[in-house]
Amino acid sequence: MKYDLVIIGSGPAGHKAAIAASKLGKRVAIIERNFRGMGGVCLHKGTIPSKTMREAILYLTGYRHRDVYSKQYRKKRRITMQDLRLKLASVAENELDVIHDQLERNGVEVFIGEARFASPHDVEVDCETGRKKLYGEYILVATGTKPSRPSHIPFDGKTIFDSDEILDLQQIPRSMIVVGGGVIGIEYAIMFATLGVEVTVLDGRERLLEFCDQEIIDALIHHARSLGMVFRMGEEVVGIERFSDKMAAVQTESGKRLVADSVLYTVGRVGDADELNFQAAGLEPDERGRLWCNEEHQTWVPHIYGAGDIVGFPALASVSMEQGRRVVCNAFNEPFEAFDIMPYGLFTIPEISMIGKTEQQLTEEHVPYEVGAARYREIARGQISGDTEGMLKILFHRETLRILGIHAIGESATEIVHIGQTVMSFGGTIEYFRNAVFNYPTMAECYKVAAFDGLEKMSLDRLFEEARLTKANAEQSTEDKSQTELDEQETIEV
Ligand SMILES: Cc1cc2nc3c(=O)[nH]c(=O)nc-3n(C[C@H](O)[C@H](O)[C@H](O)COP(=O)(O)OP(=O)(O)OC[C@H]3O[C@@H](n4cnc5c(N)ncnc54)[C@H](O)[C@@H]3O)c2cc1C
Ligand SMILES: NC(=O)c1ccc[n+]([C@@H]2O[C@H](COP(=O)([O-])OP(=O)(O)OC[C@H]3O[C@@H](n4cnc5c(N)ncnc54)[C@H](O)[C@@H]3O)[C@@H](O)[C@H]2O)c1
Repeated sequence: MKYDLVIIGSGPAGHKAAIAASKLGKRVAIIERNFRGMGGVCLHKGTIPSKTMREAILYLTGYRHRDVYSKQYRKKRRITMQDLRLKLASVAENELDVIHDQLERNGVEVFIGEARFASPHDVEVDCETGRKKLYGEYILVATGTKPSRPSHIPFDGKTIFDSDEILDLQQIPRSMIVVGGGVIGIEYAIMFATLGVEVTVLDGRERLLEFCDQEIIDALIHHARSLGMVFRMGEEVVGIERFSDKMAAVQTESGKRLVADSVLYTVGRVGDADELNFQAAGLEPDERGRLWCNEEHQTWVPHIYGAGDIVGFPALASVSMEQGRRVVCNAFNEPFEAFDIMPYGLFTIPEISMIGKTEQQLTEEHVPYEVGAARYREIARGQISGDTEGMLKILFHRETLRILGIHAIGESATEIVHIGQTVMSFGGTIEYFRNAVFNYPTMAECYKVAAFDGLEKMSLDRLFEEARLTKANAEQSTEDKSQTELDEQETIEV
């Protein structure tokens, strides 16, 4: 069974690589543990279910309409976990159909079973029909990650659970401690707080989501606190104890003990590499199960590539897909072109999105920048859709006026960031947003309002500079004049 490309794992990286390679006329095999698991963590445990659940929460709590009707407005009074799961199965089912159809149409051969390396070119699969050995000219490891589950944490899937298990909870708890305020922890924490759960977030770091713009995170924390959420930062969790099916206590290194109905433990993810028998391929994962690879996604063994979460940062579905395409282009000598800036979308409530540098990074790098900001409350669409708390800011270079970063929080932030991404990718300046006409009323209008704000600051700055120069010139000529008078005086005296 000889293939041009054998792919292990059918998440975004593996799936997109398979399609890309088959479009080049290559013979491709993709291996996935189980048939219903096609689409990977992304489709079954991560991106898609969490975002579907978030949408259900926004709908059932009437979150988007609270400003229009009243703060007490709710589509449904008693929301259950069953309600939140209602759409998960149908969304996954439809996506699964799309993936199967695409693979079939493109002639990709699918093998269902656990894969392991037998040699650098051979991968064994334990299929229902027996063990198969696939030879790959090239091999792509795209096996993703699984939640980190240290042995001292007494997970039971009911009171103490990880981010995979949260989807299967039987009841919405009254209170929840979220250990780990990373992206996963914060997204789920705010979802449950929106449902009325008392949520406490614990994180060992001093600042939440450090890679985001601080002002945006401050706005998020402000909103989260209004929901009753508590943040305990700089707290290392050292242990968790379970008393019954309904109570657990979290112990911090500083000596605190916090008690709640439930604990979501989400302190990061580790590479799903245990079963792969990397040694047979001449590879070795790092201590977090991740696979090292170079910029072209080649491992130490040049015909074996790694893509998606197994290679680590940034561990996003969006980027994983692109990495899959890159692998195929590199292996089969096709040109690969891509923009090197990528957006981040955090599906918190309200959502956050960003591209480019933050104010903190620009300050650290001594880049002269200015900020143009727009508040959703000034935008007609913000009022119409009931989001008056959101904001968008454009960071741009003071001299070249080039866009350096876009940061947004609020309704549609993850969508509108792409407008800024396009302008930024093509080296545009903030003047583009002043000069362009946008549909009205839309959230995109934020760009125009922010551009006016930023350019207004620049013109004030220019006025100040002109005034400063005029004053300096005036002082200089007075000085020159007095000097001339002094010189004349001296000449007369001589
Ligand atoms: C809760 C959560 C929310 C997320 N939200 C977002 C989001 O909003 N936006 C975003 O961009 N990203 C998000 N992510 C990240 C995103 O899900 C991942 O970046 C993405 O799934 C990684 O894709 P991947 O191709 O590496 O493979 P994965 O999706 O991780 O899938 C890997 C597949 O490989 C299979 N596999 C593993 N080992 C073997 C083996 N030995 N044999 C056969 N098959 C094997 C697994 O069964 C799995 O199906 C989220 C993640 C989580 C956990
Ligand atoms: N919207 C999105 O794009 C999205 C959503 C979810 C997940 N993801 C991806 O999934 C990846 C994994 O996310 P994650 O949140 O699991 O990991 P993470 O590494 O981002 O966050 C883990 C957090 O846990 C904290 N922590 C670790 N040990 C601790 C301890 N003992 N006590 C207290 N705090 C502790 C860390 O300080 C960190 O803030 C992310 O890198 C992200 O790219 C993306």
